[in-house]
Amino acid sequence: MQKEASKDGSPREPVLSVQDVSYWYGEKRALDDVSFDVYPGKVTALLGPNGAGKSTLFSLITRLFDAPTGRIEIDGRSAAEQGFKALGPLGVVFQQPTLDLDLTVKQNLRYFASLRGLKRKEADERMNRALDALDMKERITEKVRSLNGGHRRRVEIARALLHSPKLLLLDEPTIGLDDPTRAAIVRHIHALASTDNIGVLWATHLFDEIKPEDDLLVLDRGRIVARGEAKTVVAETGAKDLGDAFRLLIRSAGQDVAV
Ligand SMILES: Nc1ncnc2c1ncn2[C@@H]1O[C@H](COP(=O)(O)OP(=O)(O)OP(=O)(O)O)[C@@H](O)[C@H]1O
Repeated sequence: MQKEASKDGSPREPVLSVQDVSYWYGEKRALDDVSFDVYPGKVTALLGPNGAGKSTLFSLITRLFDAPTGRIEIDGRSAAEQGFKALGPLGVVFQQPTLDLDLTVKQNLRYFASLRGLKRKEADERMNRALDALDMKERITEKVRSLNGGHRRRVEIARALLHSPKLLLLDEPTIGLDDPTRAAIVRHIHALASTDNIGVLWATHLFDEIKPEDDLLVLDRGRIVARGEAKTVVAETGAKDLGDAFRLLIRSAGQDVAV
């Protein structure tokens, strides 16, 4: 992806920079010299078939694992060098839900806010704002158990936004949700990225979650095989749409595709 310019023409700094990162599980190479940037205010879609390395990449960015090679910086700071404080600007939604089903939405969010060291008043203000942005404010006193899958997902996203992150990582956040719910979450996240100037890295294998203006990374068997604005990637492959472009890219990377 090219360095971006801000509205006044000056170069924009990425909120996430991944440089020359590789990772092995024993003999198995899951990531092969991966480099990319994520910019504030933009959704960067990480598209790859099963086993491409998306979750491994997220584990390295969040430091569940250490990257043995390369460099990862969040808002200009490397957690490997500066410790977990460098993860402060990061909000994450993992594939597996982690809400307490027997607590209300409010209790879940307050609990997380206190772990993040937020004062009650500030926490409540941010909670209301995040829930409002996700059309969930009226559900605040309900137990999470009574919410459907889409609404639980929205609560998780609201939780990831409580500390006003500059970078939001979403690991297939719409998995298992119906199409209208998926579409609503995609819409909300795109709106949030631009209104709050958040850089979003969105792992997915669903083409319809990616907008033509999003930055796109196509990951195949641990390697980035295409990058750039989604519509440009499609145009460069000569395909009629993103699905077609993806199949061409993965095939030319030496694999028949099943996503
Ligand atoms: N703990 C592990 N031990 C050995 N190999 C692993 C382990 N975890 C993942 N892998 C392998 O590493 C590669 C990348 O896996 P990863 O889970 O990161 O891909 P993914 O793109 O997130 O896939 P999915 O969409 O299925 O979650 C795959 O070939 C996978 O089989």
